[in-house]
Amino acid sequence: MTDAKTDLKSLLKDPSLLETRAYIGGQWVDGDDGTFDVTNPARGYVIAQVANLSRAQVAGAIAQAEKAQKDWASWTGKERAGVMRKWFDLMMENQDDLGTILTAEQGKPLAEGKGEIAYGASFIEFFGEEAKRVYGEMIPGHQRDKRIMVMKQPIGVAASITPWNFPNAMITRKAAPALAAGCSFVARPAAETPLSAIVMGVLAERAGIPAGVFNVVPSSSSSAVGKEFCENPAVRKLTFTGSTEVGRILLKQAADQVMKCSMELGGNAPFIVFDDADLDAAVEGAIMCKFRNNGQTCVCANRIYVQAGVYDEFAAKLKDRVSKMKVGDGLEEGTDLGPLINPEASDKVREHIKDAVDKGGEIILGNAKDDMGGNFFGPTIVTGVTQDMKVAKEETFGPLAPLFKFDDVDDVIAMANDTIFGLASYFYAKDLSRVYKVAEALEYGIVGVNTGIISTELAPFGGVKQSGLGREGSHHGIEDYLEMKYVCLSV
Ligand SMILES: NC(=O)C1=CN([C@@H]2O[C@H](COP(=O)(O)OP(=O)(O)OC[C@H]3O[C@@H](n4cnc5c(N)ncnc54)[C@H](OP(=O)(O)O)[C@@H]3O)[C@@H](O)[C@H]2O)C=CC1
Ligand SMILES: O=C(O)[C@H](O)CS(=O)(=O)O
Repeated sequence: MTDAKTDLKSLLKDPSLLETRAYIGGQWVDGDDGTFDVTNPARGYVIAQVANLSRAQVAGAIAQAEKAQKDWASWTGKERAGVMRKWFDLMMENQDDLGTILTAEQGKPLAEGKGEIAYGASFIEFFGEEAKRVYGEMIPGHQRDKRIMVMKQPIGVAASITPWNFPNAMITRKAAPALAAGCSFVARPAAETPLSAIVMGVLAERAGIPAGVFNVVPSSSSSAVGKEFCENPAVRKLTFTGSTEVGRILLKQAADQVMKCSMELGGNAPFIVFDDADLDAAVEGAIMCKFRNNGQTCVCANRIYVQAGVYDEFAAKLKDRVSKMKVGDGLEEGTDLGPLINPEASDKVREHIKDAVDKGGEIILGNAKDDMGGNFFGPTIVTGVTQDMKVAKEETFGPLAPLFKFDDVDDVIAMANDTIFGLASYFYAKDLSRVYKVAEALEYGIVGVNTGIISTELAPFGGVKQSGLGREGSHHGIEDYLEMKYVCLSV
């Protein structure tokens, strides 16, 4: 591949959207540590070389954010909503280009890439509107001459660390409530997918978001940035999406400053099909849930439990549908499943398949070696899966659909809850009392009933147990960026 950066630019209607520098204090900045490569996971070629910021430059970005925040907070909610609306409009006007950039660096099929842009934009639209509704409270006084006023104020500078699987939406889901609340924001995108974050800086500038309010700090050293975010006293809020393992590290680091943290961490979602379910709907739901972003989603079905009476029929229907899915380059027409992000991701899927087969599972679609080449991995279905297999405990993060068989409702609830994680869960059933019983018993922050897709800006997204802290989306999402102040008035 010769000049791959030019290649990606040539696919864009507006090539100036492909920016590779950092965006700090309204300026476009080169990295003191040179550049790092961004590769296309489908073909392996370098699509861009992005500014590699030093820790000192990240500290500089935090200082710029701190400088800008007070003035931004003094804007009325309606004024902030106005520029956020422009930011949203620009995203939607450039949806095709933003989707192309996202697919080029992340790999998901272009339709999904564009879908993520619309999903990401929805947070900016929603929270922009919400900026007008940050209501305080008057509480009856505790003495005759006292009035209790509760005001809500922005926390200050918020910093984010986000993963490669949703390079746009994981940033907007954090930046939008932060900006709406009157916080300023410093975003550190995953090193695999920085271009989708940087383009948000391009659009923030075009929308008229004041300099320093939204900053993007690409860096190949996530640990150095993580330390700066946690140790710099100007940062008052850390928001993270990624693995539980890294979440634990960040929580420990943030403890010294008693920093407020939001954590969207790993999942191990059960997807349960009861014998009274609409099986065709359950198959469609399982496909959407399992194979979104080729299984690289923390709310993806990780364990599919099917009641004994419908197990064989469900397996046959699922196999029939999944065998028709086309694996390929996300930028090519007709691709249903893109590549995995890197070779380690393929290794993990392979390891889970091998472990399941070694312990008695049977592959009914795909193969244990998977020899498609590169980061491509064919969708695989394994039957006869049991609780002692790795896939029952760990997030596969890939296109493996493991089918567990169960008989009893209480047993499947116990199996579904037998995990340190508690993000998303799903089940298909018709009986109303069963629906209530199971929805209440599942120890998860999210339960999808007769649906495999639960993501929307209108709902509170987040997990219990070791899947995280806090909620993103909905009117609750802005609370994580607000402090409550109680003012005691003697009148
Ligand atoms: N909840 C979710 O949405 C996600 C869950 N996962 C789970 O995690 C597994 C591993 O994926 P992976 O991408 O490695 O997830 P990580 O948790 O390792 O990475 C998520 C983000 O954290 C950064 N990071 C990594 N280590 C540190 C650190 N010490 N300090 C600060 N930031 C850090 C990464 O940067 P960089 O990549 O540049 O190192 C990335 O931006 C997946 O297989 C999946 O099971 C992964 C992604 C998203
Ligand atoms: O919004 C979503 O659907 C997810 O947040 C993406 S992930 O965090 O579950 O991977």
